[in-house]
Amino acid sequence: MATVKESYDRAKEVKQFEDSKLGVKGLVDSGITSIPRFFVLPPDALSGVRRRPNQDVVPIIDLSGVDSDLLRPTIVENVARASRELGIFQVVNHGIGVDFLERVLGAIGGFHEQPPEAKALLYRRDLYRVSFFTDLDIAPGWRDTIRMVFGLGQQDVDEIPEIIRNEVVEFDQRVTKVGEVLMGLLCEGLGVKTERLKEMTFLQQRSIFAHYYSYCPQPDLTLGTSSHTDAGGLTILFQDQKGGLQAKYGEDWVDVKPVPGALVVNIGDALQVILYKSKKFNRFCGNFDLIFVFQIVSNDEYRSAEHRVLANSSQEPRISAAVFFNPGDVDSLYGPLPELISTEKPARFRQFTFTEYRKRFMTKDLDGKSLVNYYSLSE
Ligand SMILES: O=C(O)CCC(=O)C(=O)O
Ligand SMILES: [Fe+2]
Repeated sequence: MATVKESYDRAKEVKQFEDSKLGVKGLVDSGITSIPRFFVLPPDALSGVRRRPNQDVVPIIDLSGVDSDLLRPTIVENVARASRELGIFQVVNHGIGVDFLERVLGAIGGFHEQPPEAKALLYRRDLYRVSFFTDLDIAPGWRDTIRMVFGLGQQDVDEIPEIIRNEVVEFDQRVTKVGEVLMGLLCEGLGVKTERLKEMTFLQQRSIFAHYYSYCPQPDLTLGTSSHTDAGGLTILFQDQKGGLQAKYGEDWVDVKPVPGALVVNIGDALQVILYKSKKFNRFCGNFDLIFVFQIVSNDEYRSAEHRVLANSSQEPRISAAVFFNPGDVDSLYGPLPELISTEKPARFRQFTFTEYRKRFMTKDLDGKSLVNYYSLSE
């Protein structure tokens, strides 16, 4: 049990770290050889960290035939199967060239490797501004992140640091096209019309999280990103070739192994797991406009994948860029698609608007239930 003194010390150390605005890279550059205590994770969060996981479970799906009447049904089937069984898969031949993707990661590296003063100006957690921070709450870990919003609620583009601006703006545009293709495939996999998710505004708001995983001197004591599911509907991520991203598969962790030019796709439903785990939505996730429940929309057909990133034990940084797709319309009713409900498959969740949902969470008006149980119709 943590004593009052210990938790006080933790708070103090965290505050010092936050006030420094240096992020993890700042700590590493200062020459530390052990990690601050508040980065040390409990043993159950580190399960299997030293084991060599299975490399070949997460499917790699070739999208090159999406426009072919002959090939599309097989692609739909592959995407739907991966989304039902794992909630995570990789896609190749998605239309974005590897040279461009590598340029994006290069620019992100350039941002994080600037002098500390340049980044400190952006050290904050503001959902409507560009923010640079180290996540110590939702999926804490040994990494720094710069986050930007695109589409509805977007910050002024000029606020994005020039060193990454052109690259991330184009990355957003090109990944959104891939997102549209994938949402179409996911709809067809559910047997609903291709544009269904698009019409429900699920392409209208995107957040980009550009991560930088510095060398960690004690990689067995922490993670780069703790286990979580994503707080967006669908996530599309480009990772470099260093490795470390893992997905939960049954009781095991499996590698999402780097494949040159491949994009990693996650079904996000985050909501449930994050709420159960951290029992809080903090300032970072407190904006419910940014959350939608893909699992609810698919009536539990598709599942979100629990995933994590190992702490980086090599001197070279690991860099990744994730695009989270969120609904633009927060006042419409969300719930299982009516087309998916039948007497054999009754609705598992009831409908809600995101505005109502946020209010309910903020005022804790939940009849003593967790938010997810509140909307669940089972039991
Ligand atoms: O860096 C990665 O590979 C994963 C990051 C991630 O899971 C996230 O941003 O939600
Ligand atoms: Fe994630």
